[in-house]
Amino acid sequence: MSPIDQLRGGVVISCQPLPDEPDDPMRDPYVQARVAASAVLGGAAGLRINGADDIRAVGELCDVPVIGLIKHGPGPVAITPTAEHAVAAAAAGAAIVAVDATARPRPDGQEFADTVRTVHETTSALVLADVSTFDEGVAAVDAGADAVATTLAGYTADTTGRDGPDLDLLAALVARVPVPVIAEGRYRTSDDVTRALDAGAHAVVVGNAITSPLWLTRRLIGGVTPGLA
Ligand SMILES: CC(=O)N[C@H](C=O)[C@@H](O)[C@H](O)[C@H](O)COP(=O)(O)O
Repeated sequence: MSPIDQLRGGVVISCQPLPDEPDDPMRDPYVQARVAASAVLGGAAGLRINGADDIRAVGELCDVPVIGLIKHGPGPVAITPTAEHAVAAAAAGAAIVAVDATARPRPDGQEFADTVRTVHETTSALVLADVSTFDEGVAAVDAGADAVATTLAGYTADTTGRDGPDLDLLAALVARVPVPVIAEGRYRTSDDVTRALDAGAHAVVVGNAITSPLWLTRRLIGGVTPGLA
């Protein structure tokens, strides 16, 4: 069974320290691997991991498929922005490599399709296209992506201002593209996960709501005393 098939109907836990907090003590492969293993013990079907060191550390402890990415640079295209980063994620042990597939210019001037081709030709990994819009999802599949995720909806200049998950984008992609569509981005409760699976999601990624004490604490304190966190 392919690693994407193994995720079917399951929850993927994203174990990543917040990108805007370089001092987060969770930024440590040892810590992330144990957070990941704990999530697997709890029933996670897969893991989403950032950075070659973390991917390697998680691979030593966990035997579920890893969606690996390498965040690099000031952005806006930061999730595995080049083919070189994608190959490095695969070499570290990612069975599936998540790659920014938005329409924005990439730092090396190449196309998303170039990364897909390189990954398929030089590694055994599959490619997950992280998109923010319907058109990007369709284009990513035309470019050869093995699966599409709604990861970047709400995180581009054209899609900002969204609070909860983008279930409309999810449903539109499920109806249109012939590859698995993974729900990702602000899924925080079991209701969110159920709604995504009901809408046809192949799997649902949950991140900060489980794996970031920093994010959770800020949110809780901000709720008690608005503006404090
Ligand atoms: C936009 C972006 O860069 N998202 C990243 C993708 O890898 C991660 O920072 C998130 O943790 C992950 O998507 C899970 O998200 P949430 O915490 O919403 O479940």
